[in-house]
Amino acid sequence: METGSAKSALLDVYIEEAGYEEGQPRIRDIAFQVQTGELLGLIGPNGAGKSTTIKTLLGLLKHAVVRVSFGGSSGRYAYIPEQPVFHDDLTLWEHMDLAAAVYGLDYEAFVREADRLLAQFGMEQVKHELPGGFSKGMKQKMMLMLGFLAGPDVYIVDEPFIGLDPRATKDFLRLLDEERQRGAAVLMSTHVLDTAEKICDRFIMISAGRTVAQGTIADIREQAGLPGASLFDCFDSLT
Ligand SMILES: Nc1ncnc2c1ncn2[C@@H]1O[C@H](COP(=O)(O)OP(=O)(O)OP(=O)(O)O)[C@@H](O)[C@H]1O
Repeated sequence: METGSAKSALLDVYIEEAGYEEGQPRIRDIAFQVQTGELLGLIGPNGAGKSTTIKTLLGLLKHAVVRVSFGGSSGRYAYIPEQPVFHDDLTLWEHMDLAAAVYGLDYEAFVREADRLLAQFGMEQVKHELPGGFSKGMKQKMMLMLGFLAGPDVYIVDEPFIGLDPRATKDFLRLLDEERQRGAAVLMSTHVLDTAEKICDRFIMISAGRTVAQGTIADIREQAGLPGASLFDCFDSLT
């Protein structure tokens, strides 16, 4: 049983309830911690409350009873949203420059890191273009690069795989792995369960706004009563 005392939790969340309108909670009793270097998968069917959970811990919902603490030396986190958000009149490079300024990065370090990310994601050719003309996957890559640029203690990633081609998926996973080795913690919501089963250390599975299972794949199998089953089969049975 992990108590969180041996390692320090970089993200500690307890949501008593949260919703969009007064007196209409959409999620209840959701609690989890993410330790340094760990990847926690947030999974559940459409409408289960994954995005609501993320919005709640980011402090974006007015009607929430929640306790969140970010650990780490900087207390800094990066949120990579499912729907790309960008300024129509700023180029990709200008977005990166703006993010670097917000994060207070040293200019030379920023240029080095930005160039590395652009090369990694094959986006150098379009760095001076406006993102409005980018494909869905290119917009997604832009959001990932802006997140990685921050070099935060905690990554909160909402469904990163939709729109990414296999190569970009691999590049993203490699960068995420490097960040975890550096000690960053990651909370990631996804429907791509075969990938999640391979890469996540632990899972929290929610359905209809409540936790239905939590733990390692072995714990989830036990909670589903399906020894040796895939994450997909456990998901199917539990939700
Ligand atoms: N902006 C909103 N206003 C009111 N209700 C909302 C809003 N966004 C989501 N909901 C409701 O909250 C519940 C949880 O939705 P949420 O978007 O968190 O699900 P999800 O697990 O992220 O689903 P998906 O996998 O489809 O993205 C649903 O009943 C949904 O209708």
